[in-house]
Amino acid sequence: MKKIQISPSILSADFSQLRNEIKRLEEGGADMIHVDVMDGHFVPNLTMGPPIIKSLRKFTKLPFDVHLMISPVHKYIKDYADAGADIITIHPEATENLAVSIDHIKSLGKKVGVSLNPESKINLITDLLNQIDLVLIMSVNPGFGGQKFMPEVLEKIKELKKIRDQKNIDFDIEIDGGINFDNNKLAIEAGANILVSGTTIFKNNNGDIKKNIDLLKSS
Ligand SMILES: O=C(CO)[C@@H](O)[C@H](O)COP(=O)(O)O
Ligand SMILES: [Fe+2]
Repeated sequence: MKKIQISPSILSADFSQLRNEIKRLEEGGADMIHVDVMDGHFVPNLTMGPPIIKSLRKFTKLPFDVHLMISPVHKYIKDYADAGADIITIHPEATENLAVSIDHIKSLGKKVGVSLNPESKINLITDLLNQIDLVLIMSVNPGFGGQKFMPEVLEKIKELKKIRDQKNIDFDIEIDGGINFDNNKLAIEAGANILVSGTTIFKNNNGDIKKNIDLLKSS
């Protein structure tokens, strides 16, 4: 079984304190930092771009797990690679040619993630799974933190795990949206090995990040 890792989303952090918030996450045992990039077009919200990622890069050694919710995405991929992203995750609907965008990310020496919205089917990526390092399953509709978990996506995770076993290929399964201390177990049981969490990590237990990360990891 793969090691369970936590990727806290800085979307729920205090934006005026991002450098310190990342330090707190590192001290609290985060395995990577999830950066939600939104363009107000692919999703109805705007967040941050390459300059902010670049300015934070020197303050942590943790991998930056960059979730691009932008369309068209292809022409911006290099900017995120240059800014210091380690994993670059894109949505199939945001590129004209998913295979070409995957190759582009790999050619920049970065790990490739592909994200499926709650209504997006696995067959969008089945043929490309051997090229992908990570499949990000959205358990809310992308655009905002603090939304309610959609349990129906767990079936997709089970199916992905089955395909991974059958084809004997290797990729991580990450789940993103509404993860809390009740559904973390369900997500892990279904086959997710990376849990993204913003609200639960930053807001629960008076913002005790270490406690919240430990609780999310224990199942
Ligand atoms: O990509 C997204 C939302 O589009 C997520 O990464 C959320 O930002 C996670 O936040 P919580 O649901 O844990 O508050
Ligand atoms: Fe995300």
